[in-house]
Amino acid sequence: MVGRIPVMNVMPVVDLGRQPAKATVDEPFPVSATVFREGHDKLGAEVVLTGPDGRRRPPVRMVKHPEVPDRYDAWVTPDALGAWTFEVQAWSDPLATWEHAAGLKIPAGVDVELMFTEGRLLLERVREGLDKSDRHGHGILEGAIDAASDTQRPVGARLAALQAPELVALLEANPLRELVTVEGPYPAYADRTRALYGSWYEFFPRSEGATRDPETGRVTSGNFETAAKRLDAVAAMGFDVIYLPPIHPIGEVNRKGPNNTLTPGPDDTGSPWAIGSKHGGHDAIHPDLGSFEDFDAFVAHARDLGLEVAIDLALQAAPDHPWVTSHPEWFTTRADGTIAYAENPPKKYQDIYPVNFDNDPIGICREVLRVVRLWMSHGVRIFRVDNPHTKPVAFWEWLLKEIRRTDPDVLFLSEAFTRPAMMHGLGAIGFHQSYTYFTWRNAKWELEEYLRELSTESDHLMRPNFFVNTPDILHAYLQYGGPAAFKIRAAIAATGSPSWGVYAGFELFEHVAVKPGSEEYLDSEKYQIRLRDWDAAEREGRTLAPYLTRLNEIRRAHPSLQLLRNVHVHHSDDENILVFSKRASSTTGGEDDIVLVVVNVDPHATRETMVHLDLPALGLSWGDSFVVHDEITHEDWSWGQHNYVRLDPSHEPAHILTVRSPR
Ligand SMILES: O=P(O)(O)O[C@H]1O[C@H](CO)[C@@H](O[C@H]2O[C@H](CO)[C@@H](O)[C@H](O)[C@H]2O)[C@H](O)[C@H]1O
Repeated sequence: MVGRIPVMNVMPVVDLGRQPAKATVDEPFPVSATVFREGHDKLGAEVVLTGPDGRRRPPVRMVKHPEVPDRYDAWVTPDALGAWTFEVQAWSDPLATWEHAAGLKIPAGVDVELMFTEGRLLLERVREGLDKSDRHGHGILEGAIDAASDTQRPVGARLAALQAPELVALLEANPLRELVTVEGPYPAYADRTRALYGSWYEFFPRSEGATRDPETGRVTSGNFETAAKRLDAVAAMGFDVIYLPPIHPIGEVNRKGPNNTLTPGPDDTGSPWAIGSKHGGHDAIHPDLGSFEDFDAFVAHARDLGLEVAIDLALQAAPDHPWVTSHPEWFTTRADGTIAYAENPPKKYQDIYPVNFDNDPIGICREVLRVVRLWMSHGVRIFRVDNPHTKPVAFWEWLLKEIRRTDPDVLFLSEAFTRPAMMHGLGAIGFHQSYTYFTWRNAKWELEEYLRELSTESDHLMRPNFFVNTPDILHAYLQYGGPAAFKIRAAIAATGSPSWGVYAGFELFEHVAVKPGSEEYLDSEKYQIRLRDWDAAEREGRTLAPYLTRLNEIRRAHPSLQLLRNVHVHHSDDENILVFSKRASSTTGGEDDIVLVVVNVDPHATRETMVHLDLPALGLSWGDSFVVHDEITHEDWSWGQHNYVRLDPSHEPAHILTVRSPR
């Protein structure tokens, strides 16, 4: 039944409260509710969080939404990892009701003494509940009670005493609550920070340190030892996570050749996602990459550099995967005895069989759990899950809850590029992070809409990771936008989303597609080892690495860039100048951290325009002027509400501005 004070449409509530809303340790998240009541009496509302330790945190007062009638909001912050709940409490607020009525009636001479008497009685109730040791508070109350009772004083002075700011503040801190209604509790789960914030780098270990024999042209694969050497450069660029595509033996049956051809030569390496061969399956390492000891050394070196290793979890099998003979029932055999290959239309994956989770769910669950725990025991705490949307959602819910039960620090990134319902659903049932449509959002209006959507509409369901490219996605924007396009996309990804990612080669401006109209790289690393001369690129200045490094430095220095729910889009007069800001309150009582991003999304032309800032969204007042510091060029400018910008993409397509010294 509805409570005495109705509290409705509480958010964030996921799947009627059956799933926890997304939260992260130390990340404020908004709770909102529609709260209303009969008649004209006033009400109050607050949010109470209860931590995984069962302790209730101090209530946080909800405030009226500035535009939506009867909607109330509060920002709350979980301070520990684990399962939280929150509830909304609403109550009848006799003090606010009295203040409102007194403000109208007393000056109008209506019920004057009656109003003062009622006010005094309410203040006496507050006094009863006030801590005895709060001498200052008692002093304020006594003064107000005297004013309410003292009929010798002028009415105006008595009323002013009851409206004094220090009394109002005291009453706000010590409200009188009647008819208290509790709505909830609703669940939220606070994950560790890396679920929300991190800079990802993807490389194929077989390419890192690979060599080509100058005489025969034969390529020798890199391995964990040679790839570990590349980690130093990845860490130096400021990345936090190194993600490896599958590292398991690659099928020999139906192996793919270069450029996705179906006629490989004897030396062709095949796609790492075609998992399994006579050398083993998901619990084995490709013999060219090394042994488990080598993998452990790779993970240890990464850890020493401050990098976490993420590996791929691709639940599919090459035709020569051991599962196909040991568990043929895990696949769908057709009427003619064959097994259909996997597809993600229009893509065809002729080198893999999809697993049929309905044939032996218990056996498959047990095996996947064993595989995941095996890699966890080798130091892997992050899994990038390949195509989760082609497997049953209930399976993922079970797996992720099972892992969270024992190892709540283990994170799963969903690689589902599909319909919103599935992407949101996978986030709702437990995926910690999700790939997004970012690579396909290049126009200013698209980015504005998408930033708003991800930060305010789907934030309780999924956390985005803005990859600028992947081995599957080389967007036309990068193919034809020149080096400026790479800078633009990196600047937006690194500032627009707390998690962003780069697939190796991006910093070398790799941009040639296999054919016009395709998003596949020419000579894609998915099907062959790619040799890159990182040192020559650096020597000759043909690399974006310094820019990526700077972006990651800025991200680390500015807490506002480590949050998702704080994006605010501002207006500019040019259809190609995107403007948004991010703001984080100081946790130490200092100044807010405010970053303003202004980007020319047209990689081909200089754009100049006026930028119009919503100053209250930056915590400033209309009319304020302040200094902005460009974190890229280190220039300073004096800004206010309306500002001129000129961005030449061949020079610097983006201002990343920090707001200093508001005047
Ligand atoms: O289907 P998606 O676009 O989400 O891509 C992911 O999964 C694919 C299948 O695992 C994977 O595709 C690559 O591996 C396949 C199996 O070896 C191969 O047939 C495809 O040609 C190759 O692109 C893709 O890389 C991964 O991101």
